[in-house]
Amino acid sequence: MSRAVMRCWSLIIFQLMFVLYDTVYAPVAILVLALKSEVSRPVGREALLVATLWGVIGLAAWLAVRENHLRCFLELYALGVVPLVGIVLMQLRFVAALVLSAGGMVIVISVALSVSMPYAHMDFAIVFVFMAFCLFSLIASFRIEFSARHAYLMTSIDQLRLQDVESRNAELQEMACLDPLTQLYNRRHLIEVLKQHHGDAQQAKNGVSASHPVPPLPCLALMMMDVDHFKAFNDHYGHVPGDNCLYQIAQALQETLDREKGAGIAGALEGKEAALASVVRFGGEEFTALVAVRDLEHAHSLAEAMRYAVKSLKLPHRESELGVVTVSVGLCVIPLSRLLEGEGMEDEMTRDMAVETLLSRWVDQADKGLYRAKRHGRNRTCVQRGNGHGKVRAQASDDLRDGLHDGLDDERQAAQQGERQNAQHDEQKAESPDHRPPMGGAGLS
Ligand SMILES: Nc1nc2c(ncn2[C@@H]2O[C@H](COP(=O)(O)OP(=O)(O)OP(=O)(O)O)[C@@H](O)[C@H]2O)c(=O)[nH]1
Repeated sequence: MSRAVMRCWSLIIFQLMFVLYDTVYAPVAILVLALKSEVSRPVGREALLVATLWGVIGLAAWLAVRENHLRCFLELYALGVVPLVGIVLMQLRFVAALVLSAGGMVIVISVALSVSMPYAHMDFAIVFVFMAFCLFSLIASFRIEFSARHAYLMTSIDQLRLQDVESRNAELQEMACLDPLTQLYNRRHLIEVLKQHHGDAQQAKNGVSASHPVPPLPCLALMMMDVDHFKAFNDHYGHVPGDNCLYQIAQALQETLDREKGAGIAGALEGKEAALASVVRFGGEEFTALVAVRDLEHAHSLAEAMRYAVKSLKLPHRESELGVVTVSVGLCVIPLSRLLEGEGMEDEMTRDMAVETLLSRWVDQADKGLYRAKRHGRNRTCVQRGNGHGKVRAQASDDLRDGLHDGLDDERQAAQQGERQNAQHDEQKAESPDHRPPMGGAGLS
């Protein structure tokens, strides 16, 4: 075969190779790049990308070696675009970019060393241009990755700080609502509980929803419980035993309420209502409970169970009629619907203030019951009826309507005696009925 024919064939093959390179390998490479997102692991995706780009560089280099033609060598100048596309456009991570560049360099240097170029120093120029592309691409990759990592780090730090602040806030809020001596909530908690009952009442008014599949109990009971003759207890036994006595009373009251929530004499409280029912230390030697109830009798049973629990502690009290520490209870029961009076106040602040005012009014009402319990000889529960009880009042038994007492003969006797003894003490207190700070934000401890 003549040299001319050989040359002609060679040119045809060469052209075919380029056709193959441009029409086969390039679409295959594009397809591989498109499919790389199907590979789940990032390392796998990067390995696929690096291998494909090495293939592109390798094929171009092989064509140049095979044909040893000027046009092929000129193509080698542009090979630096391949790592540039991979590193900057496809955003290979720095380590993968380094591997791609190193592999590419090995291929290009091998070509430069293995063939004799038509011009002097052309091999150096090809290697140098490729190296420059790789270097700039690597610098770009490093800077992009650095700023991405920095931004990620800053965001993570901000998130951690936010979580920390949120958990501290929650802790502080919890601490602000907890009484350190008894570990009960303080009266700030009462407002929160009443707001939640307000939410329930609103839901009930709007109809039973998926989040509240059962309607809430129709009434709320507010119980004010005050330790009898506690000043005398302090004076006789001392302040530290007085603190210990308050702690034990607090535990007994909370345990009783917890028990009643489960399967008490008045029937179980369920779900959210049980979660909301808790005893709070209202201040000094006074405790309060705000509980959802069915009716007045239900409320009275709970109040009596708590009063009895304190008496059953049998904490000695020389100045008390029964010789043990007792509490008096003032009780008022409010229909849940009363919480919605004055509705239409859209903004939260006005609504919260209204809830606080209502609570303050109900506390005063229960306090009147407590005052009566004290006057009638202590260690008893007295119901204080207010205006608008409606259904609740209708459900009250005669006994309850007349001012409730525990009905135990021995206690009644002691109470009558106690009433006489304490008449003087009560009158002194009656002269200063505002011995308690007002409810609401400013007055809360
Ligand atoms: N140890 C102790 N005593 C307290 C605490 N808070 C209030 N007290 C005392 O509780 C007493 C309450 O006295 P009073 O309000 O006169 O009432 P009382 O003696 O219990 O009489 P009645 O309530 O009418 O039965 C005061 O002597 C207060 O000092 C406390 O945290 N610890």
